[in-house]
Amino acid sequence: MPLLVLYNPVCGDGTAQQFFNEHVLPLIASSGKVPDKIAATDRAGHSGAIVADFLASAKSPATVVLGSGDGTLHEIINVLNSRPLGDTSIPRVSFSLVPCGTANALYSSLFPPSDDDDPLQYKLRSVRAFLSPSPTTVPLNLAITTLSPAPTRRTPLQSSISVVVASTALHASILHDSESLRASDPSMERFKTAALINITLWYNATVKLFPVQTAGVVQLYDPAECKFVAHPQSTQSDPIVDLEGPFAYFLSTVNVDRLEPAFKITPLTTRTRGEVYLDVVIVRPLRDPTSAMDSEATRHAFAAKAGTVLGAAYQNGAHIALRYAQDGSVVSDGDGPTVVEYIRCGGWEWEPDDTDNRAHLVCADGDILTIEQGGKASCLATAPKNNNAGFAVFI
Ligand SMILES: Nc1ncnc2c1ncn2[C@@H]1O[C@H](COP(=O)(O)OP(=O)(O)OP(=O)(O)O)[C@@H](O)[C@H]1O
Repeated sequence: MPLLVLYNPVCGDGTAQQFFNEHVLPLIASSGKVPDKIAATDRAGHSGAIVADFLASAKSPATVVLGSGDGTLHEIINVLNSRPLGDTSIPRVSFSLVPCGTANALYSSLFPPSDDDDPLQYKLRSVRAFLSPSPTTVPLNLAITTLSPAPTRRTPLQSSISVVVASTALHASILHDSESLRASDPSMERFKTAALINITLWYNATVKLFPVQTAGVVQLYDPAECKFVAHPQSTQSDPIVDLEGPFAYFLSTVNVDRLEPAFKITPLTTRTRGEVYLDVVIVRPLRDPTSAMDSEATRHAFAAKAGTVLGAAYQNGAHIALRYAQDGSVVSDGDGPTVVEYIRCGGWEWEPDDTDNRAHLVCADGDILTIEQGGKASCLATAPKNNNAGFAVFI
């Protein structure tokens, strides 16, 4: 099978080239495999062109050993889905991932880290899986986000394909602002800095949730039962759920249970073959029994609770069981309303209030898109058509 080795020399702490020269290339060579091409990206957006050109000449399923973070993988998948490769559909691309990025959400979800890991060997697990005598891959599902304009406008639809996350509200605002902090702070701390800037904001929008195809309904996590159950508003005959804002947090994932090694935001996402869904974490501040109305004071008071939710996501995903006590405090027991609505669905639609500019931001794997005035965003989960199409990762 054609083999491309590709890395992004500027991702993460900028050590991908050294890591490939010292570890990845010697390991591949020791297996007897010879890459057809070894390349480094030389600009943003370059990775997609390199892989597309490689596939156009290979004309068959290919393996890409990729040293990057999630953003470079996102770029490749989006370019491959937007470029016709001759008359044939894109052959399957199987990635052997080397986590050289900042957050490496997909890698750390597929290879959950443990304290006993040797850091060097941990980074080589997907390469070793590819080189093993009987390699195993897991197909990647995709979340396709489409931005549509106001019904009266003729602007073309804009879309972006995620393999990790599609979000609005606080997460999209954090990613929007953290990008401008990247030059001064390349570490994950920049996400926390951006979170502090945005945590008091609420986002006005209306949302529709669409059913998981195999279940026929939208599902809601019930912490008392420790499982997903049918959402009370979703039945087989009328499965779509409508939600009113304001929202503090609205984030969906595909393929991953975490966005950083320790930040398990959708902790129950598993890579079960054949199941196609988005796990969505929603925080609506007016579920708090003490948030009677949206005011500056209520938002500031609620910011500490939003912080508690995000902090609990770092405690092995404990946020999905948090509830409100009668006095509005956030607790991990009792039978008050859950702070988080943890949803499993086939897709969602987000229609921002026209007057709320920040609610128009959408994040797709770190790419920031802006919904036009009067427009909306919709996101749908999809799976590869068959074993010869789409994308997979060696695990
Ligand atoms: N040679 C290059 N020079 C400048 N930018 C590049 C180059 N190659 C790729 N890029 C850009 O670098 C960006 C960041 O890459 P990537 O997302 O893989 O790493 P990261 O942000 O450090 O990690 P993560 O996404 O896991 O947090 C990508 O959006 C890509 O467009």
